[in-house]
Amino acid sequence: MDGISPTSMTFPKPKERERDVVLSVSDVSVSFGDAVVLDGVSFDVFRGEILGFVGATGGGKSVLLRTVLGLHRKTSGTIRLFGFDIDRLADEERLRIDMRLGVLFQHGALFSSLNLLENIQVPMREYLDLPKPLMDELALLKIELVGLSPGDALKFPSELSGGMIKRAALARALSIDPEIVFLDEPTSGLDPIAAAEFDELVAKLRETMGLTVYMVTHDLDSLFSVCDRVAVLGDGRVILEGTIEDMLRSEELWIKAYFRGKRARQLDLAGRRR
Ligand SMILES: Nc1ncnc2c1ncn2[C@@H]1O[C@H](COP(=O)(O)OP(=O)(O)OP(=O)(O)O)[C@@H](O)[C@H]1O
Repeated sequence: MDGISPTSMTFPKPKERERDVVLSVSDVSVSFGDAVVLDGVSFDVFRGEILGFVGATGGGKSVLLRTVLGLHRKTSGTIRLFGFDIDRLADEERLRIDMRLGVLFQHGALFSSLNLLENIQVPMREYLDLPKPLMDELALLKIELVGLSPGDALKFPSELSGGMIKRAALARALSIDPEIVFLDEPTSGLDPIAAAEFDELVAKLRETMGLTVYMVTHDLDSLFSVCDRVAVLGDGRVILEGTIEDMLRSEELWIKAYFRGKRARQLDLAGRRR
């Protein structure tokens, strides 16, 4: 051994490394019938960063996430994942790209009829051809990685607390070691302590695995404590993309109300950044 243990290895922060674009969204629009939900959205996600995505309720954050994942059809624009235009991929190439993505949908979305171990193995079964003992071993590693106990492995979702379900869903999102994870409101429904612990876990995974994180959130604590940058969706497009400091400086009405409004003041988040 050269004395470097996996736990002592950390990946350099995005600022210190060359900015490798993992996801690039350019001028993307999405409509449902006559209703235009996204109207020329553009932004980039860089390797190793935690990007927080915010915007008014019903503004299109989930639609955007689902469009990036290929679950909604866009009317125009370009989406590049790892440099590949997703419209120009053959099915097999798309599959290889999908294997590099992990997703935690809102509300966890675990399969209620599968236990924790089996839930985590769903992506392994979908994309890989592994013997069962190896899948069990890998799933147990993921269970420990997200801070759950191997003793929980055979429990069903109905036997898990809200915080445990979020961790289980994260373990499933990490099942086949993706390079980027998409988290849709991962701390919603959690008490502040469980939410803060979840944020710490995400930050730790970024540090130790070099994970890139795209996080849709309404949670001001998450935005202030773990996000490197924030993108704000308004009127169907990204109206500001930058650091929390950029958000705090903005005079745009919604951004000002959100980041410097009553709730932010109650949490004294702005004060904590200074
Ligand atoms: N499959 C669909 N068909 C038609 N309209 C849809 C569909 N999915 C979403 N919408 C509409 O698109 C708009 C944006 O919804 P979306 O769920 O993306 O908002 P959001 O920003 O994620 O909201 P929230 O913060 O409340 O989760 C809403 O008006 C919604 O009704």
